[in-house]
Amino acid sequence: MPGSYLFILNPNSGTSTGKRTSYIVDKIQAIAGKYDCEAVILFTKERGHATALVSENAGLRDWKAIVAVGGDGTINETAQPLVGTDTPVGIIPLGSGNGLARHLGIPIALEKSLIRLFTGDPITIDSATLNDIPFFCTAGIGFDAYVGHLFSKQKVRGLASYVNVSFRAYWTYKPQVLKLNGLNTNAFSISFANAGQFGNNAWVAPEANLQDGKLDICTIKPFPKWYGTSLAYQLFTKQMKASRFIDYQSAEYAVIDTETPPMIHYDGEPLQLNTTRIEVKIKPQSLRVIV
Ligand SMILES: Nc1ncnc2c1ncn2[C@@H]1O[C@H](COP(=O)(O)OP(=O)(O)OP(=O)(O)O)[C@@H](O)[C@H]1O
Repeated sequence: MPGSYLFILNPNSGTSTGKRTSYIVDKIQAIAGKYDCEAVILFTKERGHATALVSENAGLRDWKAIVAVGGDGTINETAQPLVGTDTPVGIIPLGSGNGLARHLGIPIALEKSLIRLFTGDPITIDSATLNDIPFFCTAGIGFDAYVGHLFSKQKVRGLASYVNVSFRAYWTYKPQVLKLNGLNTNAFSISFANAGQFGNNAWVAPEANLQDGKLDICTIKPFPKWYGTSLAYQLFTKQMKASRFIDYQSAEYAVIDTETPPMIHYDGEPLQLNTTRIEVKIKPQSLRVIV
């Protein structure tokens, strides 16, 4: 659709976005030109910068879309100021996992995702909050948050690094005792799924729907170490529901109480909380996204 698009590019996303920046910029400009569109491209300099860039620039023009060029963390930061507005988010998936893009069926290849951006239509999806922090794909506590924390310290990003970190963490991680909606629960992890996957087609909640006004809450109960391979297989083949160690609920709201302030993740971004209470809420139909 002709018009102006604002691109927010995170050179730290994925394994090669930083190395390929000038190639990516040229591709964006070339394909924008083909569709009679103007592309303004800004670069993030640090964590949180995408949100600041969007807040500063959103009102300057009637943007057709504000486009996150990166992974789920970049989408999160880009979309935060756009929740409840008419301005759609676009996604050029250059991250390590690209969970939201994969759930939405946005092509992962650069050129195809750009063509989709300029030819696609906006839909309105749900977003959610964890202690008032917006998230769009998944958030959670437990093993995923712990891995997210370890992954954020790695020099090399990408799938191989993620698998390596997860594998090492798996042998030392201990399930936590907590209260989920007042009920004592022993959990390896609890995921709040707005979209169905963490990224890389790891489908934690294969039936999650971005437009149903609900979150899928997936509790993985403690399981014997030998069961890990089966669980990984179920995760990547959309068969988690079949496992006797997994419990699903669908809800608009949930509360978790922990014994000590936990590490959580929102869209893969790790965060050490300074409270022992987590409140998760859905915001139905609150973000426009071009698909
Ligand atoms: N210039 C920068 N230098 C360092 N970190 C940055 C910079 N710009 C953004 N970031 C941070 O980089 C992190 C990773 O971004 P992002 O989540 O998009 O990529 P990813 O983790 O590779 O992909 P995915 O989340 O899909 O697995 C985010 O925490 C983001 O805030």
